[in-house]
Amino acid sequence: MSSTVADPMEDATVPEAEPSVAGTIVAVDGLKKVYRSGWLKSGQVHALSGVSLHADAGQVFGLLGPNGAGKTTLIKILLGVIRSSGGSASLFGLPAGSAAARRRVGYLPESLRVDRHHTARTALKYYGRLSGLDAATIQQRSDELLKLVGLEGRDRESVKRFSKGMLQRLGLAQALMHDPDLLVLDEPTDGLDPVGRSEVRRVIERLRDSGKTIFLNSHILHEVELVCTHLAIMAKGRVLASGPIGQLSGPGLEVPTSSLTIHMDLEVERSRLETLQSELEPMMGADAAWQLVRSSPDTDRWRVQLSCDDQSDVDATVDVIREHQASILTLQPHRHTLEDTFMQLVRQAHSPVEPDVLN
Ligand SMILES: Nc1ncnc2c1ncn2[C@@H]1O[C@H](COP(=O)(O)OP(=O)(O)OP(=O)(O)O)[C@@H](O)[C@H]1O
Repeated sequence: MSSTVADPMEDATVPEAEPSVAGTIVAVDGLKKVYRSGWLKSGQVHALSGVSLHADAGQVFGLLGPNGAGKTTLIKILLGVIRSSGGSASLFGLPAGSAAARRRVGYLPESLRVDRHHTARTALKYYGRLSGLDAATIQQRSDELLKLVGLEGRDRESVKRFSKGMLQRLGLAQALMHDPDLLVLDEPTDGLDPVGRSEVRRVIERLRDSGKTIFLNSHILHEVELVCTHLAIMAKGRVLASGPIGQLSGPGLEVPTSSLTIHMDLEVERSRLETLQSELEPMMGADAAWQLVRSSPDTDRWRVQLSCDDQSDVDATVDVIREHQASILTLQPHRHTLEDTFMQLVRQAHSPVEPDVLN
């Protein structure tokens, strides 16, 4: 006998984001932050050293970086919690931290503390009042948002009984109460178990699909890859690469995020090797390599590594090899992942990399 468990989030509908919100939402240019402890210069921490990035309406923009990269510092400046030491930051074209900008932002801190005497509904009522909403709007928004975050039906239970994942979903609802134009999330899935992570992620995905602009920071690469449309990789107070997921660019980026590396073992008649190599060379990419593995009287076995942009490049390479009657003994494609890119960039920035930079 099979049973189907009803998914409380299944038919939640997300209101479309305000159509009037367009263009650049977050603009950060040459942003600097120096924390000072004491008067000595040696007591200074350069948390941001000239960060520039832009997030447009409808994007889910992720800030990804190891511990200490400067992600929280950047978010604090955007929210007006701390002042920058140089450069500029604006939201909707308004100075970051100004009252006008802050009114249009919903914020979920890393660990939102909801007073234990609340239920989900009374907590939303409380946050709605803080945002200056009237009773009817609070009622309507609470109904919509409790459904959106999958807490419908649990809304009259004490939050004392809530799991961390449920509390985080309640936090998302509270951040959305005043229907902000920008949602800022600080490590939204940190500290949650896999179920809690996936539930929070699904809420973010729903908001993304409805066109909401979201700016989030995380050190969990997989999460960022799943929910974000755009990304900036940070380390040591600098942006190392940024752009749409899969098309990151940056000064230190050696390999395009979407490219393929092919490892092959070939058996080639010695008389044909030179022409094969001369035809393959232009197709092989900068990190290409030929390594002689074994020789027999007429044939040599080569281990070959080459870069391809896509599958059609791989096919063309295989065609050239076969035209020269070389045998392909093994062929192993390796697609560069976001993790490859991230590790390459962070290794360059931190040398040596601390073993705990990735969770
Ligand atoms: N109030 C402060 N005073 C002095 N230094 C600080 C302060 N806040 C942060 N820092 C330092 O600034 C740097 C950036 O910290 P920040 O918290 O912005 O990084 P992060 O990327 O958010 O890291 P995490 O993922 O660990 O939260 C770190 O070296 C940190 O120790």
